[in-house]
Amino acid sequence: MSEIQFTPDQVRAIESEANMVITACPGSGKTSIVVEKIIREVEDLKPYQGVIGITFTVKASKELKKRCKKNGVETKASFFGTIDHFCLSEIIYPFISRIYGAAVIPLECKLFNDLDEELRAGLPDLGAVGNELKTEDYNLYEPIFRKLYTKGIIILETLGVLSVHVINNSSGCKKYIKSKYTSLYVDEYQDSSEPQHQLFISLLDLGLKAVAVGDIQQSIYAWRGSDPQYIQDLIAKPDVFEHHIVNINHRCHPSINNYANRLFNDNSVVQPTEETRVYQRVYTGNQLSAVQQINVPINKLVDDGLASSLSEIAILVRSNRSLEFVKNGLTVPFRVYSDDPLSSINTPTTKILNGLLFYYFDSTFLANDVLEATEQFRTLSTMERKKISRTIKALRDIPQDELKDNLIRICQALIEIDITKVEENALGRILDDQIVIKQYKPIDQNEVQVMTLHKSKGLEFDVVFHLDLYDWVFPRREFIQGCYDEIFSDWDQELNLHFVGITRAKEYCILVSSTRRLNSNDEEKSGNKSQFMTLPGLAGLYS
Ligand SMILES: Nc1ncnc2c1ncn2[C@@H]1O[C@H](COP(=O)(O)OP(=O)(O)OP(=O)(O)O)[C@@H](O)[C@H]1O
Repeated sequence: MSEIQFTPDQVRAIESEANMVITACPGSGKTSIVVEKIIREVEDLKPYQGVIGITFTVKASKELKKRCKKNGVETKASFFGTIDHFCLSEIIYPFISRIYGAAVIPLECKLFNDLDEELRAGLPDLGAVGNELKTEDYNLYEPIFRKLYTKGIIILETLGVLSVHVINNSSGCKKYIKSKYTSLYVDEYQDSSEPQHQLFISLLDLGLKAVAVGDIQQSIYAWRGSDPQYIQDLIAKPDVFEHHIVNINHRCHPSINNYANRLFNDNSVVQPTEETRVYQRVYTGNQLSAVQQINVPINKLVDDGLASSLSEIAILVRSNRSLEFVKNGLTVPFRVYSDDPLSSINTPTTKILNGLLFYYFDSTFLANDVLEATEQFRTLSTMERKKISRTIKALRDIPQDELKDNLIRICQALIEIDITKVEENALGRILDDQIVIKQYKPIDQNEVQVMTLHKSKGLEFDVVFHLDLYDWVFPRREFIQGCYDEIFSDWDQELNLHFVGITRAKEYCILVSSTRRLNSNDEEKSGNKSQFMTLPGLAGLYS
């Protein structure tokens, strides 16, 4: 049993066995609801059965799995992972041969950008934002998908459309999914793409109970093909889906919650509170000076016991460029979550190297986690799994100064792909940079956590410093010669992102701007406050 005293709304969502959409505000315990539903459901399942738990990130799926297994619960044959992982390991690898014929060589999943020019022929640039495929595109490109398949290649960006085609056309796949899984839980549904939405519907049509969880106001990935319309489509079918609304924010101090809600609605009702814990601070100087000045309140927050440790303080920024100001200006110990050189290359080799680095530096990371990542790119027999598991475990005995060559050797043994010079250089840059290496180690209580707003999704901290709140920067404004109107590039999605940032704070939220601002050409401009700070409904809700 959980220690949480669930609210009546939460209890209704937990106890109903219907298909449902749960829309929940930040901090309303949607993960807690999903965990409780899964725990109750798996109890009655046979050992070969389970549920499907889909999350947005690998980090979130580990968290979900861990919480479901708490108190010795046996999750049986359940699947916990990202949608890409599910498509590959449960649909494409085992069943695409039923549609395309037996594969002559082992299948490998590759990013579009890693394909040679000739293999990309006839396809749109799938590596570019805005070119995401929809299920209706399948027929047009099927001959190319088949040709690539004969060469052992599946393109990562096509996993959704391929999976929908396989599940709808392979009776073997349908039978397998139906006999193994009883339910499907999808988190962060507001960030689903069209193929992911169609896959959800296909699984529902097979008879699985379907549960979608999300928050339209936390939709922050529309720029790469996600669309909050898909969760709205589910809500619009009350005959199929019960709609449960869970809207008590258990995380944020009422004053933070009041401020966040007024971003969208000038008249939203404010909860009574004796204290205002949202602050707007305009520091003197540019972004770097602002960071230098916030060292003082950070130390004071810990000294005064307002944050339980430095790691309970987060500094959130709009862009990777701003991370540099933070790195150069902070004197308190900190850890930056940035796109490290390996992640930005994003190939099978770099994904495995990433997993191996986590395994080496973080004792809570399991060899099985690296094994699961390997299986995204290769099918493994039971014997191969055992051998690979031993190879991974041997990594922890290797001294740090011998790490690079050994990581390369093990990575090649796992996925049987030679490392490129670019990948090797990126690995070298990580191992030479103490700030980047920290990302692979467990959280240190004595370090402030620094990251972009996008990376803060799903996390919570005692105190949040939200930087970059300047006119022109956040929300981004278009510069049009001779035009003096304020034209914003993507007001709605950026407001959602601002909302996500503010609602990461449990106790205090400090919104930061400064009198000067360095632009992308390093020219110093005057720093005016962001339009987000001067919205009409916010008056009186901050100090
Ligand atoms: N009924 C409850 N009473 C008290 N605390 C609760 C209750 N339900 C959940 N919580 C707590 O509230 C916090 C937020 O929960 P959780 O992270 O599950 O929210 P979420 O909806 O997934 O948040 P977000 O969408 O903002 O990431 C957690 O610390 C959780 O333990």
